[in-house]
Amino acid sequence: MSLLTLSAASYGVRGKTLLNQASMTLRPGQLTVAIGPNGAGKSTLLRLCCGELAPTAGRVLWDGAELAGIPPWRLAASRAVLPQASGLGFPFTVAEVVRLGMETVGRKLPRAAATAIIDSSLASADVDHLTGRSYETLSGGERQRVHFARAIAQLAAGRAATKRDDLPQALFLDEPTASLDIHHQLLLIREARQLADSGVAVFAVLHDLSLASSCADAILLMRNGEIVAQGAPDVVLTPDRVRQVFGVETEILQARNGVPTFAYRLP
Ligand SMILES: Nc1ncnc2c1ncn2[C@@H]1O[C@H](COP(=O)(O)OP(=O)(O)OP(=O)(O)O)[C@@H](O)[C@H]1O
Repeated sequence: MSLLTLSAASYGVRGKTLLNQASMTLRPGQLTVAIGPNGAGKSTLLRLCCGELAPTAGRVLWDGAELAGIPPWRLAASRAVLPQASGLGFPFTVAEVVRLGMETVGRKLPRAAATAIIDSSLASADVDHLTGRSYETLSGGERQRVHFARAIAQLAAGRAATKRDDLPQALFLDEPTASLDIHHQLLLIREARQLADSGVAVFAVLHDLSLASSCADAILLMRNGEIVAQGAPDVVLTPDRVRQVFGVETEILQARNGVPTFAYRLP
């Protein structure tokens, strides 16, 4: 079953094609990772998938209906987004930033239920010790984790507000580990994996092939605005493809649990 389907979806601006005829599906319970060089179109693809951009050709369907036609409240209950960069114009506390994620869907939730969601999301992102801190005083990685907490709070609020634990939902993460230390990279990926295991369709953009292979059910390999390969990590991420797409030589070391580790070098 597919939750989100892109059929030959393209996106262009001022005569330049940023995404060319992308076809893909996101399924409940699956973690899909987009990989590719800088400028390959990964963020553009993610922004089309979450409805932030409308395709200039092709279709984006959510649960069989045009994504663009879904009312904002329903969309906010159904999908959350962690963008590559998140700015805030006001001196919010950490708890207030997380509460922002629940603005649209969580308004009618009883105060105790909303507080429980915020607390649990702060703990999941390991930022509960920062609750009262001013967001502006946080480090880059701490800010990233607060925004992750905001996104998962939004999904939890969506389930609570609709009173549906089985509400079809998606989580979009654009380079969520970019500024995180190795402990928090693994923590965030574990949370993302657990959300997928609970039925959420998770879509993440990552640059680390080893991290991607360790968590993904499916990999989308992108280059020059196109999806050049998609499927299981071991099928997509072959040394030949990695050389063609990234211009690096790769050695795949078979690690424990069958999860490969990639070692790279310039040719
Ligand atoms: N508004 C715009 N006008 C012109 N070009 C744009 C615009 N937005 C993005 N691009 C270009 O589109 C291409 C794809 O951008 P995108 O952000 O999707 O890449 P990406 O794969 O996410 O890259 P990165 O790994 O660097 O984050 C890039 O070459 C970028 O410079």
